[in-house]
Amino acid sequence: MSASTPTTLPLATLAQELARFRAACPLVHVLTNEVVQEITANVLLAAGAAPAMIVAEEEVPTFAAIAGAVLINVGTLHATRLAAMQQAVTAASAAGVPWTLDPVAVGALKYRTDACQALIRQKPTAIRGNASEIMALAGAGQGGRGVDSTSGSDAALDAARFLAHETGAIVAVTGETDYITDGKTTLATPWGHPLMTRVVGTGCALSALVAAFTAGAPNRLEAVASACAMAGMAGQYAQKQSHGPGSFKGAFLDALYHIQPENLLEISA
Ligand SMILES: Nc1ncnc2c1ncn2[C@@H]1O[C@H](COP(=O)(O)OP(=O)(O)O)[C@@H](O)[C@H]1O
Ligand SMILES: Cc1ncsc1CCOP(=O)(O)O
Ligand SMILES: [Mg+2]
Repeated sequence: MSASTPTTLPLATLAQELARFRAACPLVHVLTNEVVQEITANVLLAAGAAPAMIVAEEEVPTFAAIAGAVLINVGTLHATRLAAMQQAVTAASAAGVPWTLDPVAVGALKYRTDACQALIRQKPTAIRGNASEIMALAGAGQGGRGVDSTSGSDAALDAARFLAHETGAIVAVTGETDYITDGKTTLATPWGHPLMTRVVGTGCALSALVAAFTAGAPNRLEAVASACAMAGMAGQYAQKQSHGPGSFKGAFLDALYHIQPENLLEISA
């Protein structure tokens, strides 16, 4: 496998993707964990998408097929939720709806690891995880410390490329710098702030934003990278307006709402 050096996502590409995303206001079918439902819906709304948390097996196949994108997040996985997720993936795939996997805490726990391995065989459009999760899913690690990574994103770059190559998904591995790869080309988004790791759900909500950007995307690599860049820039900007995790959460939603193709230079400074 030939691996090119990561290049930073150009602001002009982000501007184009952001304009496309805002014009589309994609409907996102979210199957996520119990901890992050609220922040995920608020991040999508603030950014400019329309979230819907539809979880009943009786409703999931119908909704997955009409959504713009689907998110599968295994953070608080249990049998009923997993059955619904499998139905969502089957329906989305049949209807050509892109779906994204967030493999929360994969590796150490066999139940969710087996579930994620089965899910990636169904060809997700995108996979977004922290370094420990991406390495574990690629078979190159045992997982992190609960839901948190014990490695930096640089350490997971080869695993991300391998996973993309094996599954056909765009793989985003996040951390101080986010790397987004299709197995051949790798984009980097260097924006963000460590305070983002002190508010629950910034990773899970980013995965929902990744899903949203894949809806109708002409270039999925650039779409996923743009979602990562948008979240990173908003986090970096929000940190300057806040005094700790509590005020950061509100400032982060405000920044996601205010970020525009026209003010990317200011927000990313
Ligand atoms: N050390 C860091 N510096 C700047 N941004 C970070 C850092 N760690 C994580 N982030 C950002 O926080 C968000 C969540 O990423 P991450 O913590 O890797 O996911 P998870 O919450 O799933 O473990 C991403 O937008 C990422 O870019
Ligand atoms: C704390 C926790 N426990 C199970 S899922 C979850 C949320 C993890 O959120 P994130 O991966 O965005 O930090
Ligand atoms: Mg996570």
